[in-house]
Amino acid sequence: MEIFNVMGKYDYEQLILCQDKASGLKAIIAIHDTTLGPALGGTRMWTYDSEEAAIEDALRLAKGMTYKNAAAGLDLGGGKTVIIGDPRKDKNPEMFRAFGRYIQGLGGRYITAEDVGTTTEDMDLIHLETEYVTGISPNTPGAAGNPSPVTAYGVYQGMKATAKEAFGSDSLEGKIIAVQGVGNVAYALCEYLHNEGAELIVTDINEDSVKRAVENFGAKAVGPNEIYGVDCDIFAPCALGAIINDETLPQFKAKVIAGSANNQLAEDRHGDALHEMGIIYAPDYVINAGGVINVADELAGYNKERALKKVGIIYSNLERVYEISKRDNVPTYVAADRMAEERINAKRQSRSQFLTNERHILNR
Ligand SMILES: NC(=O)C1=CN([C@@H]2O[C@H](COP(=O)(O)OP(=O)(O)OC[C@H]3O[C@@H](n4cnc5c(N)ncnc54)[C@H](O)[C@@H]3O)[C@@H](O)[C@H]2O)C=CC1
Ligand SMILES: CC(C)CC(=O)C(=O)O
Repeated sequence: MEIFNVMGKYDYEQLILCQDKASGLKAIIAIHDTTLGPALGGTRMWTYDSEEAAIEDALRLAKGMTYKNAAAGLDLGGGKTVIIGDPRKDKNPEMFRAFGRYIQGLGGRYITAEDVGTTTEDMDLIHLETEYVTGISPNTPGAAGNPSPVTAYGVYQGMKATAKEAFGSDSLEGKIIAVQGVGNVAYALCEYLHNEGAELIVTDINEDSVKRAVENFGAKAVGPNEIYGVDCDIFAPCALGAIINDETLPQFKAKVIAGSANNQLAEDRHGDALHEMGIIYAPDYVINAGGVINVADELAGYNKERALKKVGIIYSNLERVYEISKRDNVPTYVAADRMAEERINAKRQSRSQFLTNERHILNR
């Protein structure tokens, strides 16, 4: 990998490799853009096939956070961390404390939170070493805790906005919704959907997760490879990224794709294909912003009511995305990028301004 070529292509600011032999920490912090403020984005712990794959994931996810935070109206830039390892086997407290010290060393340029493979308890360990962490346990005054339930609420709201665009009504009653991955976000999402009278089809590589959704929400279970082609109104990808690709595209029967996963399009051309097929795609970083809106609220001392109110922006943002998409006849992912870039470009001249302010945005 020609690192500076890759960073130059999408104008990344910084890539930091962190190694701590004693704890086994191997972390990659990618900071994409701090035009709007310090970079906020979660820490993912995952087993990667190669170090290159881990760097690519960190970079891609960090860019997604720049656009997510901009579209959500947050005064925050985009960054993300990946820790290489198996979250079920390779964690230890020292690893997260060592990682916390690396974050502290960045002096506020990057603030972390949970993502796949990390928990509120991990954030609490990081918090022993640095203030630049969110999503810490609510027993610390002003802390927001696990962001997943609020992400789910945002996806639910975004799904309703997208249903209105596709079906003329935002009611999900009677809609058949196929959910890929029933983890932290999707389980809470399924509860909203079930309560509104939707019929659920679910899959997961974890059998217990599937069982829970079947038992509690009367969901029908299918195998992980079957989910793309099931007869449904809405497909909700809530596992990992790149699931809209050459293999899955011809299988989709849904009229809407709306789920929580980050980086759902394997490549931009797959978003173009959805547009041509008449499938309405809710751009991932717009619909899944609930979690980051929630943890960002913690920066000023968390208030749940205020945070949930702010998550309401997801519904109206998606209405705006669909308006731009129709007006300019562009795929929805392009419309979302235009919306986010408008905000970033307007602030471009004050790039990295947060570092020269007397006070950091964090004022817990
Ligand atoms: N947790 C949050 O607040 C946010 C999460 N997201 C994204 O939403 C997605 C889900 O996040 P979480 O629910 O927190 O993660 P999670 O790890 O709790 O859930 C993911 C689920 O997907 C399942 N899974 C993995 N590969 C699969 C496959 N090939 N087929 C079927 N199931 C599979 C896993 O077994 C797990 O149950 C991730 O892409 C994450 O980056 C985005 C924004 C915020
Ligand atoms: C999980 C969130 C708190 C932040 C994040 O990394 C995301 O939205 O993907």
